This record gives sequence, C-alpha cells and structure tokens, in this order.
Amino acid sequence: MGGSSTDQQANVDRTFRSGFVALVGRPSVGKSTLLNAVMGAKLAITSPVAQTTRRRMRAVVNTDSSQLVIVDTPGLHKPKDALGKELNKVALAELADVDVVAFLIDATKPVGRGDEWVAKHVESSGATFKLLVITKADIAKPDQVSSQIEAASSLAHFDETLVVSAREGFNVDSFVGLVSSHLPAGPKWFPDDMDCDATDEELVAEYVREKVLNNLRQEVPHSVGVICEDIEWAKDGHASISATVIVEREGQKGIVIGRGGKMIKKIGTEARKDIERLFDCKCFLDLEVRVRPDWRRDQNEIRRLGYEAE
Ligand SMILES: Nc1nc2c(ncn2[C@@H]2O[C@H](COP(=O)(O)OP(=O)(O)OP(=O)(O)O)[C@@H](O)[C@H]2O)c(=O)[nH]1
Repeated sequence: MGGSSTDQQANVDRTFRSGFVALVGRPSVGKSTLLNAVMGAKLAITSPVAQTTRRRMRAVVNTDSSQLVIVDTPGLHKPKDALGKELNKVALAELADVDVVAFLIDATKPVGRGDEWVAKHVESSGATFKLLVITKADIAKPDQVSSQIEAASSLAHFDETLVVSAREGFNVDSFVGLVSSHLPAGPKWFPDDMDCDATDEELVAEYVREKVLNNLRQEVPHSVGVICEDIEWAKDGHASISATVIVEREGQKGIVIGRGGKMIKKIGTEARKDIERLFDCKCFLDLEVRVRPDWRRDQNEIRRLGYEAE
C-alpha cells in the first residue's frame, strides 16, 4: 500500500533542514554586503571603513526545503580598545555555536597574518561544514582568485570553496544552496515573516551610523556611536524618530554637524530615505550630536550603545 498522507508529511519533515551559518573574516571583506545580497534587501549596513559591523545580526532565509539563519559578525581584528575587544568577543562567540562557518577572504587583498589568526578560530569551531568564500570576484583577475584560494587553503581545512561577487549577485544563490545542503535536518526555528532579529531602533541607529561613516570617512572613522532613543508611530501612519550621534571630541562634533549644519542635514536626509524604505512609511528623523569623551574605552557606554557580546 502507498504511504498515508501523514507518512508523506513525516518524509517531508525529515528532509527539511535548518541551522545557522556564521559569516566570519577580517574587517571589510564583504560580510554584510553578502548578507544583504542573500536577503535581496538592505539589512546590514556596509561601508569601506573597517569594523562597520558592531552588532551581530541574524537574518533568516527561507527556501522550500530549508531555513537558514545567517549570522553577520563584526570583522575579526587585533583589538586596540575596549570596543575592539568586545567586537572580537561577539564574533568569536558565534563560532562556537553554528552548524556552518563561512570564512570570507577578499580576492583583492593579500592573505596575511590577520587572516591566519581568523582561520585558526575557524579551524577550532564546532561547525560541521567549513566553507571558504572568496569575495569581490567582480574586481579581481582570475589568477588573483586562484592564488587567494591557494593561500587561504593553506591556513585551515575547508570542506569546499566558493567564489562570489555580492555586488553583482554572482554565486549568491549558490552560496545559499550549498550552505543549506549542509545544514542538519531540523524544524523551522523562526516564523516565515521574520527576516532579521534586530529591533527597529537598532536598525535606525545602524542606518544613521552608515551615513556618518560614508560621508566622513577620513575625519571621524571609529569614534562614532549612534543610539536611537525613540520611534513614535502617529495615527496617520508616519513615524517620528529621534536619534543621537555620539562622538569623542568637540572637534568631531563640529565635523559631524558641518558648516551651518549642512553635514548633519545630509546624513539625516540619506538615513531617512533608507528608514522610509524599511518601514514603508513617511518618517521624520531628528538627529542630535553629543560628545562623550573616550566612549570606546568605557564598558558602560559600549553596553549602552548595544555593541557588546551577549
Ligand atoms: N567590488 C565589490 N565590492 C564589494 C563587494 N562586497 C563588498 N564590497 C565592498 O567592500 C566594502 C566592505 O564591505 P562590507 O560588507 O561592509 O564588509 P564587512 O566584512 O561587513 O566589514 P566589517 O563590518 O568591517 O566587518 C564596502 O565598500 C563594499 O561595498 C563585492 O562583491 N564587490
């Protein structure tokens, strides 16, 4: 006799796969850009400034046969201050607990001691599938890619290698397919309509920080923290949002505000556009700039801004 519908359901459930993949690598290798490309939407912020990612962000990708939770981690680096130490802690904590680790190497940058250090952590992670991902293929020559694969493969054992360009969408679907096929059998952990675990306030703060980094690359690289204090939803559907940009010195405050308030206005306009796309409604964004000397060395401030490991 053919199987009953319950048996068939059980068969389907048995082949459903779910689990976690951590994206790890040096700062600026393209972790957040890959995450956004996979999601087909802007979730994680990106910039050419190293250590853009300060929070771990989880994004959920559903396919017919799998649920993949992608964990974007801060770039691993030699820490210079309490913030740097905290960022490494956030990233390393993820490695202990995931099913798959994707180790990203920038195709255009020489493999160095920093990558070696990250690779050691990848090697000792408990993940059952370790994937080497060579990023930014769109701006690398083929022989550059091959020598990166060779150099990276000597750092640790990888089960497979994939070359991607998140910017051009090259091999982004293959990344999802390959990783999903190595997840353990398991249930859906998250509801279908949930695509990320950050709060609205966290996303707003990250969008504002991205605009500060992208507009003021040279002047205030890592001294900026952003906190979103309040989002008020009005009855007519618009949102009134207030956020504070925190810097370490008066001089930096002047730079962020700009002559006649020009810079902060530009940052606000750019961030508001992203936020309106995210919330799909009209938004008013009120930005303030405050000085908190040496906040990056102060554990309480790091905690207040939410950039700490759990
Ligand atoms: N040409 C090209 N540039 C890329 C690609 N992926 C990322 N980038 C650029 O590389 C820079 C860093 O990218 P991110 O995604 O912010 O890097 P990250 O690894 O998340 O960086 P951290 O947050 O510092 O850890 C940005 O300027 C991106 O636009 C790609 O596929 N091709």
